[in-house]
Amino acid sequence: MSDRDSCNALADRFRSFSSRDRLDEDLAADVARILRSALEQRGKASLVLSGGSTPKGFFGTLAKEDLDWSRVTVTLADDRWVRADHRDSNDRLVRENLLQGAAGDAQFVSLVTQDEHPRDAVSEISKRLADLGTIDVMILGMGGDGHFASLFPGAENLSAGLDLSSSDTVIAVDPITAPHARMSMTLARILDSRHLIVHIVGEEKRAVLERARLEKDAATLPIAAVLASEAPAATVYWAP
Ligand SMILES: O=C(O)[C@H](O)[C@@H](O)[C@H](O)[C@H](O)COP(=O)(O)O
Repeated sequence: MSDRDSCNALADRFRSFSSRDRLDEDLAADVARILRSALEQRGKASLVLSGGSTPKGFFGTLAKEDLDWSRVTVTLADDRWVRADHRDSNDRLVRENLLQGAAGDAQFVSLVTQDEHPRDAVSEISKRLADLGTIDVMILGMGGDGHFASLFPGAENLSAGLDLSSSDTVIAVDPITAPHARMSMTLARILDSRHLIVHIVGEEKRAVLERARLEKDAATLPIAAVLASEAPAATVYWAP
């Protein structure tokens, strides 16, 4: 691939929107199109989401899309180890903003159990995700520290979470830069996806993403490991 082609390829992989609302509308339409195509081709579809504050508008817009949600499995790339009614729960965020109306028929798989710590639930959550197979749409967010899912810089087992040869589906993470213990998919599980999307907003995160792309050091900016993936290659959806 020539330098010009690689620049064009990179440009194609970075979709910039004039507003967060426009991003949410286009992302919801793109994801719905992929899910409908998966339903036609394979009779089922899978969607893995990230939590945090960024995706709330996207979830609400996607919930309005007309498709056979009853054949769509929805789960999370990670969740905080809190009760499902806690304000910081990604499970709650998805249930309250996406799984409404027709989208309420989706098959939701929670990453949280009643166990005291996520390390005690890795086996159970791995079983829950055992039949997921190659994911149709994987949507990642990114923190200002370059984390994605709950693979945080400085976390004791970050290297295990980023190990591309790992056969683990999820790992328990005790972040040092964020609250709550977490259950997180591993990078190896995340990359077994047909469509890989990074959804971020704001100038600060755009600068962090660009730094990660240039420095290529996943230990300090874990998102660099996602950007390094060529199959699947991540498409970034960004708005100011
Ligand atoms: O549980 C989580 O926190 C998310 O899955 C995480 O990976 C999120 O995508 C980033 O932290 C960005 O969060 P914001 O959108 O709140 O900045």
